[in-house]
Amino acid sequence: MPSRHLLKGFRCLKWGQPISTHVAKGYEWSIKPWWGEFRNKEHEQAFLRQHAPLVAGQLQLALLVWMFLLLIFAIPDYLTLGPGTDFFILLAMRLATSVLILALFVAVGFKAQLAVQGRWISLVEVVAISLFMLVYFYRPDILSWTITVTLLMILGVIALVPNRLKAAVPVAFYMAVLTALVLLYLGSLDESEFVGLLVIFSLPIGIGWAGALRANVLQRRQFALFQQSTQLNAELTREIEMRKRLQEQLQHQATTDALTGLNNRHQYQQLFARELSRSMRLRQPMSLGIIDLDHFKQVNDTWGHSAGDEVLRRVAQLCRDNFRDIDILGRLGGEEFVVLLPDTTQEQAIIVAQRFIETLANTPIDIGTRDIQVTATIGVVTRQPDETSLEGLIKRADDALYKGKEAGRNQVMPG
Ligand SMILES: Nc1nc2c(ncn2[C@@H]2O[C@H](COP(=O)(O)OP(=O)(O)OP(=O)(O)O)[C@@H](O)[C@H]2O)c(=O)[nH]1
Repeated sequence: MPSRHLLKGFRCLKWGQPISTHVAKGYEWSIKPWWGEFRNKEHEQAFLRQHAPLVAGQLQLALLVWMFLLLIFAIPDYLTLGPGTDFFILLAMRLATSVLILALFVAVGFKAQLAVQGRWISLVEVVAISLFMLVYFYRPDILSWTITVTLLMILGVIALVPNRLKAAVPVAFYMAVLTALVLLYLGSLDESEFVGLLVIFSLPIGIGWAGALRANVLQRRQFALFQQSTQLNAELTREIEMRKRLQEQLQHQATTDALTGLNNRHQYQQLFARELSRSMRLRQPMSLGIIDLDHFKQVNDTWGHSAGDEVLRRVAQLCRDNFRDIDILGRLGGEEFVVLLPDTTQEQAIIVAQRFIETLANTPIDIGTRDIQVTATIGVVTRQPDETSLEGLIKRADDALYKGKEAGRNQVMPG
């Protein structure tokens, strides 16, 4: 049965449900409200593992765009600064950052898991951002442009570079504060403008955070729903299989004799009735034999009841081995078995029964401590053309069996 908590968790993960209600209950699949990650570490790892190839692709694209923009701005640098030291310092910064970006690009290509670990991306970002500050030093002429680019970079760090929020948000803050401090240091800002710039920079951080958080939560809810429905399906499949097995067991118990595994009275009566009507309809012969072990009481008395049980099991198996698949075997009770032989004349039935008697008499039965020999008497009858009653048939076979016992046992007696 799917657990109560699982079902509850499943219900609470509906689309559009506020994060807070989902989180408040502390369900297995709950999501951290600020970072949009699963509280459960194993679930988070499973999510990241599954998404790693996709995230790696997105990251590689973001890195390429980043590198392209970084390098393309070397052209305006050159046009403004000319081939002087300032230009080469900025170019060195652009190239060094590009190498770093390229290294991450290649590493992620080899190992997609790096893309979801966060710290490598953050490290490259922190180094690149620190180096980028050189632009403020060497290109004060484009201060407003650079601030705009920084704003976009702050947004990009959170919203465009696929990184975990927990890693991306501190990097964005680092960039905002460092930029404001550099500008304050360079004298481009006074204290109030410094505070104003921090406020302005906090806007893309907030917007990026909110957007990325929403995407994170939606992705994880989808993942959780999928996982839970997979889990539910697996549980249901297991449950169905278990019920099927149970049903088969019950069916087996209801139709077979517990000791010998042969058809029990209820079952063989049904099968016999079907066979009887088929025999009448098609006017085919049909014979029936009752097999009764001789002096079975002595077996019990001499070797014990469990040895007697073992003999009954072995004889049942011998019946299964010796009669045809279409013959229907049952345990009549005690040490008596019954066999119905479809499409079999009296002569054929006597031959078959005789063969069984001989096989049994010549088969030593292992009762654990030793081998013993048992014999049986069989009363055999064949349905008369006008005979329609099963009870009548069994009664006649029983009478024949009785005669066989009287006549000395270990023989086939036709009735
Ligand atoms: N071990 C064992 N014995 C059983 C079972 N059912 C019946 N019996 C025994 O089978 C014996 C049948 O004895 P009787 O009816 O006197 O028949 P018999 O000794 O075989 O003698 P004949 O049939 O006349 O040759 C009894 O001792 C029963 O207790 C069973 O399930 N297990």
